[in-house]
Amino acid sequence: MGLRALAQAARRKESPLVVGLDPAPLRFPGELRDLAEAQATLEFCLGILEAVEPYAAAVKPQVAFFERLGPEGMKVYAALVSAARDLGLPVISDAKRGDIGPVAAAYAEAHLRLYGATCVTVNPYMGSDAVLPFLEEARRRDAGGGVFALVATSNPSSGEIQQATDPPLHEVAARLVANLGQRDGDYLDCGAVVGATRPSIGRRVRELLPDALFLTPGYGAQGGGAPEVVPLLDARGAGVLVNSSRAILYAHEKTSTDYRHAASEAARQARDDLRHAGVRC
Ligand SMILES: O=C(O)c1cc(=O)[nH]c(=O)n1[C@@H]1O[C@H](COP(=O)(O)O)[C@@H](O)[C@H]1O
Repeated sequence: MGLRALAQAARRKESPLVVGLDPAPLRFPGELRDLAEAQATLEFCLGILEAVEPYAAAVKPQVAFFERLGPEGMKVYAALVSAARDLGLPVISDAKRGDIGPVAAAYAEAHLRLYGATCVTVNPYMGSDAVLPFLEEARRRDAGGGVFALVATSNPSSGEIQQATDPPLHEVAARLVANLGQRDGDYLDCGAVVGATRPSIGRRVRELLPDALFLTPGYGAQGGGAPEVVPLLDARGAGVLVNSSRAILYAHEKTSTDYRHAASEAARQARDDLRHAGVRC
């Protein structure tokens, strides 16, 4: 039901930080380089989960980095979803699925039911047919599942499509989220992905979605900082979860300390930075 589990975890931890798991073996520390990629990925991510658990509201595994390893990679993915949940960390499956009808329902069954993620990211470009099956699967679950639809993404070329029309597509997507989402506690059960890299667009999306929980990437490695997140807050000064992936996973490259220690410190600093700026969920 809704995104409640996620918001509750963020409040309990007093942290709006989501740590993204985007495991790229070429960036793993030397101690893991001799292992097969799937085994190295599992060990690296298990180390990260334990290291960041005190500071993270949730984790967001990027499914592509597990799919690229084939069936072994998906076993690793399943093990990590389970390990995160054992640590009390809700899991946002970053699958960005965008197909329709029964196909979308099959993806929803895989990610929300079989793998057991708490939430999943979806691409609403094909319209409500691409989002509703995920919401229906989430609404059937007692444990608290939910959906984040891409609305205004953080990547450099996002404007080529999302701002190419009048009204811009991020406004169209925001209205779709407002129409499809049902109120569940403080937020709609359909959240919105809104990047930190274009705060003026984020502010406009917030006007259209006063009751939505935002998942906000673009903080950290993509150049966004806490000041860029603040305009995305709702009228209560809340409503945003901020993702950081590479800046935390590969913090060891800058410090040359143990990767777990470096990730833990980077997560703590990101949480403090966001908290001091007043970002909360
Ligand atoms: O849905 C996402 O998480 C997402 C949306 C978006 O607009 N931009 C974006 O970078 N992401 C994801 O965020 C992760 C990158 O995070 P960083 O390494 O912190 O830049 C990748 O998994 C991206 O797919």
